[in-house]
Amino acid sequence: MTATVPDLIPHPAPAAAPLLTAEGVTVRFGGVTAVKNISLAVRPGEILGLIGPNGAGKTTLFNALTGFVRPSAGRVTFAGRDVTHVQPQARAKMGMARTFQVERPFEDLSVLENVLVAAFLRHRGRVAEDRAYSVLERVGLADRATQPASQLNLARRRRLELAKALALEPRMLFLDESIAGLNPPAQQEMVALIRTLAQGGLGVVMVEHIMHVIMSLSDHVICMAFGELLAEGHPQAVATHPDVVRAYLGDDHD
Ligand SMILES: Nc1ncnc2c1ncn2[C@@H]1O[C@H](COP(=O)(O)OP(=O)(O)OP(=O)(O)O)[C@@H](O)[C@H]1O
Repeated sequence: MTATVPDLIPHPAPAAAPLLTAEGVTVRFGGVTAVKNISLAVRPGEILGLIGPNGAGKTTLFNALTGFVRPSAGRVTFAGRDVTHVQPQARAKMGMARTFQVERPFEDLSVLENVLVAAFLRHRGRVAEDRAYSVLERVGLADRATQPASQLNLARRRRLELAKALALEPRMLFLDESIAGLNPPAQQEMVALIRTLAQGGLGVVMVEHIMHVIMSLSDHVICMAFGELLAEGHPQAVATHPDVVRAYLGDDHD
């Protein structure tokens, strides 16, 4: 009779199903193919960084994922549903929230009221107010709740932009250059905040030009150039990939 050998080798937990997928997404503007046949997957709690030189197609891909641009070909799914042709607002209600590169709060409304506008898409009355306030606490703006949005500095405007997205209670967050332009301490605070949100289970797609931010935050990086996938994988592997180095520095630096 053979003794049962205890299973001492830890098995990794099975990977969660992707929350967001893109399959062969292509976007053409007239004669320009801004995004060519890009596929990706983001799981809950995972941060995907999109990088690439100017004009690479990052924003266009980001807009195709969030519904602000219609793909010419390919498919986008969220939580197992085909959302390729779903409008941005309907996607937001489904749990896909985005921030904008140029933040655009209602300047005359208070910080809390700005977040309430988003919270009202999910809840009514007192519940919406409580949710909005707790989101402000989460992003460190609770002490500014009654201040007009117009009085916020850039770092706080970015936090307000994030708070508006979080008030939608998303499962997937799309961040369009949330960190560029901030001073180093504010960058660090934003990095810590985004990391905490992902650890809480949010999937994140971020377009960001600051390389060290992308490198430290992302679990997975996609580098594009001329609309195409140049390299993808672990941040360090992508950053040192010869094609990526060439795309950023130009062929003169070979
Ligand atoms: N609405 C549009 N109409 C026509 N061409 C467009 C449109 N939007 C983007 N493009 C073109 O698509 C290509 C990709 O642009 P996109 O803005 O997606 O790149 P990007 O990687 O986000 O660049 P950047 O880092 O400079 O923001 C560029 O050649 C751009 O000129």
